[in-house]
Amino acid sequence: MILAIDCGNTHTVFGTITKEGEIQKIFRMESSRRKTSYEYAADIAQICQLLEIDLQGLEGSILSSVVPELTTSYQKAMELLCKGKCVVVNSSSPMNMSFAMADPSGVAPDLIISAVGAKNNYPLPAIIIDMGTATTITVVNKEGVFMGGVILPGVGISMNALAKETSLLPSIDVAPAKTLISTDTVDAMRAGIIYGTAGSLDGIVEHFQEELQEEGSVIATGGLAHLICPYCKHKMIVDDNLLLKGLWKIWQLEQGK
Ligand SMILES: Nc1ncnc2c1ncn2[C@@H]1O[C@H](COP(=O)(O)OP(=O)(O)OP(=O)(O)O)[C@@H](O)[C@H]1O
Ligand SMILES: CC(C)(CO)[C@@H](O)C(=O)NCCC(=O)O
Ligand SMILES: [K+]
Repeated sequence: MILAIDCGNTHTVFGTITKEGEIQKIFRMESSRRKTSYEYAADIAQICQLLEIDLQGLEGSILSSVVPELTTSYQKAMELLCKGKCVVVNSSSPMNMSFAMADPSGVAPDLIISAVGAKNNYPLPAIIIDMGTATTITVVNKEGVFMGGVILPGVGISMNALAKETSLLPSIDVAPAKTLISTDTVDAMRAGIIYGTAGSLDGIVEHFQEELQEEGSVIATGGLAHLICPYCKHKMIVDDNLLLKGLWKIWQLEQGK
């Protein structure tokens, strides 16, 4: 059993994965920049106790982080908690994937692990949508090369900016609107963000497919994928665990498997 860790700008996702590659227990923590490695260790230990995860019995852990301030804290926390090593993913990690860019060292690890997850679980080419703090859309071509992609403001960022920069618009949560052409303000905001996001995803996917000259697999992940994807015109596979799957693959390759 290992613990796979995906540290994003707002939340960090933890998942236990068995020797057979089965993802079992998942929990999320806030990606707080103020905590020390000891505080993180204490939090992780407490949650693991609650979920009956045997930290001492872990073979090791693997971490992808897009928050440099947190990378060492999580790594140290994991090393305090379990005997096995904590592998940190970067563009030189073994992944059986090549990059279109001459210097891939600037490619963020979350983009790498979602691409590895897609390459190992879905037919290529793959277009990968990750709706987190930012929304990213990444392409892996037919030959399995990481091509790059686009970065957009995340749904949460857009909604917060809208409420912050206007006097009359309230802060709301993203939820389905009652109607498309809305007669009340909150519903109009909801319809706007949902149809707007779905439309922008469809638009970029279409441009990518034209460039790839085929449809490929379109895979969406991140908490809001279930909410947004039903409003998209393109067929999308929603896979909540795509990044954990990528982490598992890299862990196996690290072990020479
Ligand atoms: N129901 C909701 N209403 C409003 N905003 C939401 C809702 N669910 C998620 N969000 C926002 O959408 C964004 C994406 O959410 P999600 O929880 O999937 O990503 P995250 O784990 O926070 O992202 P990251 O991986 O970058 O840390 C976040 O900014 C979050 O605040
Ligand atoms: C776009 C995000 C924030 C999405 O999590 C992440 O992939 C990132 O921080 N990318 C930056 C790539 C770089 O390191 O320049
Ligand atoms: K920044």
